[in-house]
Amino acid sequence: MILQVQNLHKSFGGLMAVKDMGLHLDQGEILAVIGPNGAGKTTLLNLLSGLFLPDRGQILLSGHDITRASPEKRCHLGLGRAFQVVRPFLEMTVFENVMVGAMFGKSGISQKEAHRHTEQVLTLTGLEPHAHKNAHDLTLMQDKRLEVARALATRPSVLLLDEVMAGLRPNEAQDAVQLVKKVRDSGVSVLFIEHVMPVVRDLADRVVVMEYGSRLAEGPYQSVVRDPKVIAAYLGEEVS
Ligand SMILES: Nc1ncnc2c1ncn2[C@@H]1O[C@H](COP(=O)(O)OP(=O)(O)OP(=O)(O)O)[C@@H](O)[C@H]1O
Repeated sequence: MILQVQNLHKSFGGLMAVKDMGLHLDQGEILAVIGPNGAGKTTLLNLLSGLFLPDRGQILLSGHDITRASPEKRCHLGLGRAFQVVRPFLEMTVFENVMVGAMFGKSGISQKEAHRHTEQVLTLTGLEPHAHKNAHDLTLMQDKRLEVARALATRPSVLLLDEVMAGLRPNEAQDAVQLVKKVRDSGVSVLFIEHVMPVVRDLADRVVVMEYGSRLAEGPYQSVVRDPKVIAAYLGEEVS
């Protein structure tokens, strides 16, 4: 188990955004977190990456208690995150953007090592041909690749993906699915939030469904989408 969350609570004023939430991520696994709008998925990701601190509960990353660690500390311990809204350094090239992540990453590495690692990440994410383009000259799909590349540059053991497929056309989403599988095959465990069900079906080894800040259901995609609780709370009807 590379990531473990127990009894996590987070409220905003009187609103319990995350309530007694628990989940785990196994080594080499791709886990989807789905659920209706306002279910607490993004808050959960923010608690995992350290943007918010929980009111109570515990988060363990590779056995380290990171519940109250800073985002930087979590990054150094191997937690990477890619965002839905992509924010690269626009005046820098693709290569430079990834290099920044590589220099910042997990443990202190030399510039030469960071350079080599940047090249590897650009190859993995298919951005090699665009390495010397400015970040503001990229297409949406290339932007998403860069966002994933920047997160990978920090050498995470766990990658958190926040609706990275949003806005992609179906064929582009399939490319992104292949990219995330390649990332997993390179040794990174992945937890992702997603609303697009075909993406969840094609990508997730296991699915956790959230409702009202808590875990409503959990299991393989095909069993979760047939669960009457999940159909009532989220899907409205059974999906294939
Ligand atoms: N910073 C905040 N301050 C106050 N309330 C917040 C904050 N962040 C989230 N919330 C509230 O917490 C609840 C859970 O929101 P959250 O964004 O985590 O849900 P979600 O499952 O990610 O939804 P969506 O699928 O629409 O992105 C919502 O009621 C939301 O309004």
